[in-house]
Amino acid sequence: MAISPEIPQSVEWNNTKVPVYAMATIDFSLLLSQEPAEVERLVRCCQKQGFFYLDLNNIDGRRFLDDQQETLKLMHRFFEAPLEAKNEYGLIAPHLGYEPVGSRTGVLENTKDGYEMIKVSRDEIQRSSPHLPAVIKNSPDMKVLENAIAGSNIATKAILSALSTGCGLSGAARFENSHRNDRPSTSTLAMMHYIPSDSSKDRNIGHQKHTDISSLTLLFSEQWGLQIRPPGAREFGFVEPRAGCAVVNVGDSLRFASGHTMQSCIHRVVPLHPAEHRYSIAYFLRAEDDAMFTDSEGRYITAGQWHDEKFFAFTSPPEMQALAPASMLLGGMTEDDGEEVAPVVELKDNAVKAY
Ligand SMILES: O=C(O)CCC(=O)C(=O)O
Ligand SMILES: [Fe+2]
Repeated sequence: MAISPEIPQSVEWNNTKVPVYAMATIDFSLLLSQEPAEVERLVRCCQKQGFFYLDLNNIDGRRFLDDQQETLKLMHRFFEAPLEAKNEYGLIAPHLGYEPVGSRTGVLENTKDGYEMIKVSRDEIQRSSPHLPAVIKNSPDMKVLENAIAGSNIATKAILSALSTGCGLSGAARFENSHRNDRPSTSTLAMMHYIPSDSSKDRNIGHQKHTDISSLTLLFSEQWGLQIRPPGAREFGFVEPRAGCAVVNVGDSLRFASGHTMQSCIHRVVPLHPAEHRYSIAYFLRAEDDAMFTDSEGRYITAGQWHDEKFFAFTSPPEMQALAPASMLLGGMTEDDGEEVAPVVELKDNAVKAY
């Protein structure tokens, strides 16, 4: 658990100094036994910031780090395959299949995204013959995917359970009761490969700013690129990748299920090092399709409907996105609602104005 508290204050990106935000670290082992002080820190963190490091560098968590390494090997092999092999089934459903580079809007104006992605859902991996491109449909690969999905589900459910306890929820009101393992959901493992890109000249850049549809997102990346905009912060800042830690963020569904008391994290991905290939693994723990909540527009809708509508917005061109309710892409979060929550760090430098 020896994690250095030294975080660079800022890094240079696009000829500008961009802050690096400090984030709380939650210990997975302490959470597993629901230690009251850790549970309280977790709840406060989800209510104030909506993101944290999950320290997995302990006996309970290290298996998930091993799964991450195995998944990375599989990803390298998959993404090196020819496009036709990767795209064997295309995008079967929003939470299942392959999306080539440029399927969505990019992070800078007039750009498309700079990543390709393969998603394998929790429901699909349990089928007798899951829809997986042949390059990764062999038993060792399927075991790697099963371990990664099952492990991520266990880790995020442990967090969800601690949050229920910390919020004083019991019985059917607990968050786990709208995330039951045997109910259909769009929970999925997304494996992403960002191609090298130079923001000054390329047209495929990063990942557009957004909040996640999910309840909780468990994100593994050893590389820089993720930026967050914490509540009250005036600009995006980088998240430092930390060995032994995943980054967890609250998504829209948990914000809604918590009566909008938790913060859905506004984030995006930019190419910090233009020549670098970046790999990230995100597990999206989502509510059961039939779970109901009040969304950012005040509508009482199912988790399935929120998923489908927001996915449509994600994949629409900017002029269509502009027609969606203003609160959709950001799950009702605003970018300058700094009154009640202080920024995580004091910001001094001018932001890169991407929007
Ligand atoms: O690649 C990353 O680090 C983040 C990806 C992300 O935000 C997403 O897929 O929702
Ligand atoms: Fe995201």
